[in-house]
Amino acid sequence: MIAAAESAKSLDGEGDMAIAAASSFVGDANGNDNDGDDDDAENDANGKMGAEDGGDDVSNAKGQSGDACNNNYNNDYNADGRFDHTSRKVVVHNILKYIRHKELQKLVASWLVGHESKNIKIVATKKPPKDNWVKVTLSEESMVNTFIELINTGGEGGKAMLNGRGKPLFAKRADEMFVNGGDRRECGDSGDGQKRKERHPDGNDGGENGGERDTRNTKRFKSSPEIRILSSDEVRDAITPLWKMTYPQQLDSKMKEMVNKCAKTIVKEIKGKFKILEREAKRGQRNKNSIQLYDWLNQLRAIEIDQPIPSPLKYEYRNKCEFTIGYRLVSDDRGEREDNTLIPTTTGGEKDTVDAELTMRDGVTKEGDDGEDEKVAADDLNITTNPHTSIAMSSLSTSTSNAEFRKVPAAGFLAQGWNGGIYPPHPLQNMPDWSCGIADIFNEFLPTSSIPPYDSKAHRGVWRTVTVRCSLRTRECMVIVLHAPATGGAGARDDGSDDYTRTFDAEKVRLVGMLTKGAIPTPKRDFPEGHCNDTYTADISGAATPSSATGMNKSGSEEEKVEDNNNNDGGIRVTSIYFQEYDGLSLPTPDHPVQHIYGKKYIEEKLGKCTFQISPGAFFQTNTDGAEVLYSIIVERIREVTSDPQRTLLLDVCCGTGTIGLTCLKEGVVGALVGVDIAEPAIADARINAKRNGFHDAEKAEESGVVTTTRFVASAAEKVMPEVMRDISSGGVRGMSTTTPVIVAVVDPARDGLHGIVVRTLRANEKIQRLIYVSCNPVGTLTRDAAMLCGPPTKKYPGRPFKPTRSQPVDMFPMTKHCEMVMTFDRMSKEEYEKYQA
Ligand SMILES: C[S@@+](CC[C@H](N)C(=O)[O-])C[C@H]1O[C@@H](n2cnc3c(N)ncnc32)[C@H](O)[C@@H]1O
Repeated sequence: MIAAAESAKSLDGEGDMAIAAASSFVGDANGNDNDGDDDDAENDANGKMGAEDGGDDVSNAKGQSGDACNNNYNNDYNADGRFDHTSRKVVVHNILKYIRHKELQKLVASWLVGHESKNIKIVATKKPPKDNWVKVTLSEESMVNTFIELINTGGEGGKAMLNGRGKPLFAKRADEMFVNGGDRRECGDSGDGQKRKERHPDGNDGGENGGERDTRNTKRFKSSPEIRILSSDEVRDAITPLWKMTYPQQLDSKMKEMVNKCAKTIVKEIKGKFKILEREAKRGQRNKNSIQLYDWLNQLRAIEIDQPIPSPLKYEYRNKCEFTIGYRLVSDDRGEREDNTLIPTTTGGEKDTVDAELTMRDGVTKEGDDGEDEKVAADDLNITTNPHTSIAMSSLSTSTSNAEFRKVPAAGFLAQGWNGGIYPPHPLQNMPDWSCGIADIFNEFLPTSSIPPYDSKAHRGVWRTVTVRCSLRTRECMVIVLHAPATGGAGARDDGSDDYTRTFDAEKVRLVGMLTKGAIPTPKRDFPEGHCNDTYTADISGAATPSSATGMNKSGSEEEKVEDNNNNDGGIRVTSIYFQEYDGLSLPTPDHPVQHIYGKKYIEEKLGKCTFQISPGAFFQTNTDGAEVLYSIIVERIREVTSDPQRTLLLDVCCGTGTIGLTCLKEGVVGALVGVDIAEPAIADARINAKRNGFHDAEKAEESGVVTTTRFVASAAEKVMPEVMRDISSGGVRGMSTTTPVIVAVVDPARDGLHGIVVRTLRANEKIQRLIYVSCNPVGTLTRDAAMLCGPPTKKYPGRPFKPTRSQPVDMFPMTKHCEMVMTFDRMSKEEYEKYQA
């Protein structure tokens, strides 16, 4: 979130040009929102809730075209204390770089013409002078999805709207672009600077690839006058920015961040809410001193942060990597570039790469001065045939002010935005060998494929991304290849020149053959000196013993552990392959259909005392060893408050494949479990995982009459939570043995945090005494949600407040800035609460 805030700042920075809102817009010309800062309190004071309130109850939310997303996130403060309205902002790409002020206003206004019934109101627009995107602020977050859909599909024939020169526009939520760069359901550090589905601060999902999404995203939006090939150190800087620090230094910097940007911000935000009430009282909108500032907020360390618990593995810890497919730039000046910037190959050298160089058969897109792509005709290419590989080669180069490059189809990371090309994962210290081995296979396949990578600017081409997930404990590996339709993508030319239908199936077969012909090849890595030479042993006194619950912590040196993890003696093989066709302009949701092509339909992972099945669309923590530590902390926090586990029910919100809840059941700290997750594949896995680990699921139990201990619900938490809570409160959950449970809640949302309705439901239900919030965005959305949970009661957020009682960072993403936080909230006692009421 810090990086997200920085990215957002770069948008709002000096170089940006605020565009006066067209007359049909509301708001001002500076991009300031007119709806004021005090929505929450003002609405309360007026005794009515505006649309931003998210509705008083779920039926309201449901009533909104089935979308419960009209939340109140508009009232978020940035880490720097400013209001952040990012959740109402959309970035529309492919705007002409040098469009005139008035023309832009006209263009923006034209998007809404004929679509008045959609009730979209644009409050402000901002476009940096030399970039090809515009940031649009809508008056309510509930309009965001409709607006995005309108831009992406509201043009002729259901295609994207056009930019005035016939190029399709595409729109994305601003908070995805700057926080995750992708699907906001996911969590984490994507590590690759690319938009990602599963966003976990690890570089692939939320840092899905274990990298620094934020830096890269920032770079993507900066106009880069000069393109050059980054050195391996620079790639590491972009994706794993803490790599030069010792591990104690990394932990130290994360600790400071947690104190300054998480703990202090929460206190500041809660105090801010009291101030709003004070102002309202002065205006006569509320009884004077109806609630007084809590004492704990005035303590020196109002929220004490424990020392971060280190990741058991500091190197090569990722179990999932996501590669973008595009073009890498290869310097023409090869003789002088004997550094490590070219893809190391499994056969050990540049030669194969050189042999395999080719450019596209039908042309190359090259960015012209005005930011529009010029199509270079195939005739202009000097096509030759490579005698070794019999592939078409071209001498056409992309030139910049002082360098010339060839473009070679490749899979890897965008370390400096699309224009900078693809970089292989080999130099990145958080990437395990198997992931680079898979990248090598793709980097052998793609240059020899008759089908080109997808061009995300023109929306043409086919190969899009590769997701690889591997369990080193079960030695299973799944590959998911995302591709546009073989007919050539949303921006395919009408003349059929982008249609690859004839060769697509054969290419799929060839790729599957390459992926499965043997064990994943051992790559030639490109590590800096001292890799794995880390003898650090953490002093975690005062913190919970990481693996006391699961007993899974491996002993041995870092080198041994990594060696052990990478040991490919038995030969890790690809055990499962999926293809996923996607014609959209951003990324598919977890529920988007997949095509099973090869092997098993899922992979299995062992974690603690459980075994979990993971399907393609399901989230799973990307650092397995780190997840065990994380879960053991949760188990300990629950154990502290459960004297009778059999009567304790765990509410696992955003449960994924059921990992947290099932671990707690297995550890015997709770007797029953209700899990909620929006992703159907994850819930399908969770139900199977319950059975696989010896527990009964409510769905089946209802038919068979078996007493059950688990129930998993596939739904957005904001839609179903009030109903689930009502169920639990009115005598237990259908099909479950526990009828009067003590309830403990664990929430583990994606980077965008909890929906307002979920926060409100948890807060209003005083049966929940302890709430454990697991956050992959502790300096962002956790601070917002914590303030809602702990602030003074309002109409929107009624109920006795929670109080943060323990804050335990867990480092799941070494070398990146990301850190997971387990924050424990306990309900304020009645006696204490009464003290503050006037
Ligand atoms: C960080 S993952 C945590 C998953 C799980 N607790 C674990 O440790 O593996 C976040 C999860 O939130 C889910 N999610 C995202 N938005 C949601 C929503 N609105 N309602 C319920 N679940 C949601 C995602 O599908 C994902 O599984």
